Amino acid sequence: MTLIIDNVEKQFGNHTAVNGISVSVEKGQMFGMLGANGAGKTTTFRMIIGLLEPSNGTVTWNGQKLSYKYTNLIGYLPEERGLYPKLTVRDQLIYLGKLKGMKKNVIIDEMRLWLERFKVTEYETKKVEELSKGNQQKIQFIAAVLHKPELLILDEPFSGLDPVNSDMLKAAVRHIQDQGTTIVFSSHQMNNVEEMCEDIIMLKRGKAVLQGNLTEIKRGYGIKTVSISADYDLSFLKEQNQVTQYTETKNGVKIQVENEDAAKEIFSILADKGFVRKFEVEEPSLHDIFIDKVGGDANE
Ligand SMILES: Nc1ncnc2c1ncn2[C@@H]1O[C@H](COP(=O)(O)OP(=O)(O)OP(=O)(O)O)[C@@H](O)[C@H]1O
Repeated sequence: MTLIIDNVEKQFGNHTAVNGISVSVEKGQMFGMLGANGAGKTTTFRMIIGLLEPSNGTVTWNGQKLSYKYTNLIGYLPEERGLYPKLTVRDQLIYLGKLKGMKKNVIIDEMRLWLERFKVTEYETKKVEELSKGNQQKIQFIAAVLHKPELLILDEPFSGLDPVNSDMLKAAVRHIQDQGTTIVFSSHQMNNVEEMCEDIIMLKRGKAVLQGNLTEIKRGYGIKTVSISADYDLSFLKEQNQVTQYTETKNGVKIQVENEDAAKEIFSILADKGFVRKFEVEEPSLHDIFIDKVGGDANE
């Protein structure tokens, strides 16, 4: 089973929110969708689950067009969180589970497993409005996965969570992936994407600016960071043509160069000058790549 987004476009009036993106996600894969605010992530999600019609192109799951209303194949955690504040957690989940065609006793069994996993069993009979924002988010996540969907779409699942809850949710998402669910999620927290996804797409104003396997993207990316420490003054590196960025650190310097050849050249210059204590070439972080690719859009 595969999710295929084929040359999809979405226009709102004159504004093109999504501009010809194509993505294929294999069964059981965890796929990351990145982009600055307004880049088109939520619009793409809404097209995947059939809440919005593409202006052009198609989205299919296992060869079929999806419709959120009529299918229990999909689980969706929307960006705008919305539970009924006056309902208890239990009644809320029973209501939402029934909409997905589940029987009440199955809903209650599944709900209790999840409440235990999230260490919030005492909330079963509490009203949603009595829960903290982070705990409401856990309940909304449970609502999205209670019926064991084949395809799970998570729009900013980690936003607003403290590190403990964030780790708990990550473990839950991995658990669901281990059971064969295909997961697509968006996040502004690059470390989460780095930790969890093999493949990504990075959107800028509705267009894909980067796409593919994350390890390959990093390896082939035109930036290398080099950490250096030596027994002599390294400030001359600022003037070297190969060095595009120079920062002094506690233990030496960190420079950026464009590729491995440039790193080799710097190494031989340093070796000629004297003893090099440390010379470590690192792949760029996804954070560095995001800033490089999406740049000023991230602040819009
Ligand atoms: N219903 C709509 N009508 C008009 N314009 C819309 C509508 N929905 C989204 N847009 C516009 O489409 C663009 C993409 O929005 P979208 O919500 O998909 O971005 P996003 O990447 O999810 O952003 P964020 O990270 O802030 O959630 C934005 O310019 C937004 O203003």
